[in-house]
This record gives sequence, C-alpha cells and structure tokens, in this order.
Amino acid sequence: MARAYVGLGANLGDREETLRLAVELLAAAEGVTVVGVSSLRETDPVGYLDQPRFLNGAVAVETELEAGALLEALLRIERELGRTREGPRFGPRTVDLDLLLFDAVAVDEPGLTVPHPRLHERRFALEPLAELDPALVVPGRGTVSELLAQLD
Ligand SMILES: Nc1ncnc2c1ncn2[C@@H]1O[C@H](COP(=O)(O)OP(=O)(O)OP(=O)(O)O)[C@@H](O)[C@H]1O
Ligand SMILES: Nc1nc2c(c(=O)[nH]1)N=C(CO)CN2
Repeated sequence: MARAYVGLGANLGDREETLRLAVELLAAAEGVTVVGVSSLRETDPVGYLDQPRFLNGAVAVETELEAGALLEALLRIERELGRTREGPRFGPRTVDLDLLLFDAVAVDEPGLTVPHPRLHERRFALEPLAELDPALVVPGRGTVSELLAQLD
C-alpha cells in the first residue's frame, strides 16, 4: 500500500463544486482510499497571469495502484469532470489533478514525473500539503515546510 498526494486546482465554472466532485470520484476509484483532504484556498494565477484566480487544495490517499495507474485514474476523473485540453499552457481549466507525491518514489518517464516537477516552487501546491503534514518530504528537496520557508 502506498501513500500519495494529489493536488487539486480549478479556475473555471463552479470551482468548489468541481473540486468536491473530484474528491468524491477519487474516493470511489478502485484501489484508492482518501485519508485526508485539505481546505481549499483562493490563489493568484502563476505561470500564465491573465486568467481567473484558482481554488487549490490537496488530498492524501492510500492506494494499491502503481503511480502510473493512479495518474491514469486522475486523468480519467479530469475528463469525467469536463476538462478539455485547449488553450495556453498553464492557462485556465475546469479541473487539474496533479500527482504531487507517491511515497518516496522518484520517477521521470514520458507521461509520468513524480514528484511533480514544479511542486517545490509552487506555494499553491505546497501550502495544502503542509496543512496535511508539514513534515512531509519531497524526495531530493526537503520537507514541505522547509520548501515553503525557502519561498519566503
Ligand atoms: N505527476 C504528474 N501529475 C500530473 N500530470 C503528469 C504528471 N507527470 C506527468 N504528467 C503528464 O502531464 C500531462 C499534462 O498535464 P497537465 O495538462 O495537467 O499539465 P498542466 O496542468 O498544464 O501543467 P502542470 O503539470 O504544471 O500543472 C498529463 O497528461 C500527464 O500525462
Ligand atoms: N494559482 C495557481 N496557478 C496555476 C495553477 C494552479 O493550480 N494555481 N495551475 C497551473 C497549471 O499549470 C498554472 N497556474
């Protein structure tokens, strides 16, 4: 059984309802148990600035799935919630589910990079993780609370 952390993001439509449904679908997925859900917070857009503010959060799961299969489940849930892949990179989206951490696993393959390659520099992803567990380690980088302190 692995412990994984999933980032939640949305900045189009009814963001709160979409993220609530995303957590519900994740909890219903085969081989996945949700063990923690952070609060949701409004954040300023990063990367591509001319877009609405995001609602961001994170979920902790226990899973029997491998990292690749868990990412496939996340992409399926994004599609079920109406995510399309048009528009600019880092641009607006109805829902974004990122596989942030998967145990202490480090993988860099086409289609699967864990830890998420931009996690250590994203306050909107680190803050909800710190709420779930400030001592959580991002392999090769340090704890989420150390990484947040470095962003200050
Ligand atoms: N850890 C990961 N979490 C989510 N997607 C990943 C991960 N590793 C690789 N990918 C791949 O990245 C692709 C693009 O994902 P997506 O469109 O959500 O990127 P983005 O949200 O625009 O950027 P970012 O990943 O910086 O949030 C996905 O289709 C997926 O196959
Ligand atoms: N605040 C915030 N900014 C973003 C987010 C996000 O979830 N929150 N996701 C992005 C996707 O790559 C790009 N920028």
